[in-house]
Amino acid sequence: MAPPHRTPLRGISVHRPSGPTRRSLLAGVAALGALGAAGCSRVASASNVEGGDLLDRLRAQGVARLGIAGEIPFGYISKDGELTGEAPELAKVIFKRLGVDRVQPVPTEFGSLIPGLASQQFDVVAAGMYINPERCEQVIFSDPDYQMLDSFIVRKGNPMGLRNYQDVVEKKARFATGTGYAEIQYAVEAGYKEGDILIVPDQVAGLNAVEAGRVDVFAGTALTTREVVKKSAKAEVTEPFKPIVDGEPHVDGGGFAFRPTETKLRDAFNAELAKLKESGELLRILGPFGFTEAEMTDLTAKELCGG
Ligand SMILES: CC1=N[C@H](C(=O)O)[C@@H](O)CN1
Repeated sequence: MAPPHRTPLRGISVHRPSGPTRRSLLAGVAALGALGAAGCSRVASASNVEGGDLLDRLRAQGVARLGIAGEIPFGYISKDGELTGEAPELAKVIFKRLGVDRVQPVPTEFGSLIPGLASQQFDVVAAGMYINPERCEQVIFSDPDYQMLDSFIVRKGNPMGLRNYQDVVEKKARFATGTGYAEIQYAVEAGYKEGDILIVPDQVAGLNAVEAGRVDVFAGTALTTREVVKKSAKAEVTEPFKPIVDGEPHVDGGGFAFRPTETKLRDAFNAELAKLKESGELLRILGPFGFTEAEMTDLTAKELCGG
């Protein structure tokens, strides 16, 4: 995988996707440092105690730190300053059942989530991250709590008729997506030159780029794009579609990421998640964020990691 670097693109500095390299780790730590994660230092020092089992330590502390990427509806801080979204709300329920009373947000960019997890900035990634083989080399995942398709943000009326990644390539559309997003790879698999992708910090920057005519299309999850265009008079969202992965139409599944050593915490988390799926409570927790029966899934992390 290509190391992260900055490449000038039509006069714009773009941040390329993060990889499992030391450079990306340091970039993530730097990004987190810049964010200043106020209020996290006390907990951070408590959980940085070496050795022991993380679940036991979280129980003793009474709080788990969640890495989020400010993405509605997956994980974000509400207008009232409250941590919410499908992943944090689910994490609240599961951690409580595991004996950890509180969760606390650590916001960062999506592309800094895995480096931030690796460098102990938080205990779990709770950002609805898609489970894929490349990420499974760096972290361990819970089973997915939802499945999802992609959509595009385009200008009103979809003037270039963009409905999937193949259209983007064939119609030579100017393409943007978010830092570290799986959608980068989907465009590349369709034949888009990676160096020509405009990488933006998040979906709001993506919407702005479409509205301002800097790009023709921004790709993200069907729910993210649908949410963010609600704020726009100039842009619309396309019908959800399956990206092509390894030559086949693909359905993504998103879950929670843990450091590779934290198998005990991941397994305990998974056991509670399975109970919530079984009882139907999962849909009741995710429903307020736009998830329906169609997003419920039997996919497993093992399948999505490539067996
Ligand atoms: C929830 C989410 N999933 C995708 C990913 O995992 O790469 C990206 O679209 C970023 N946001």
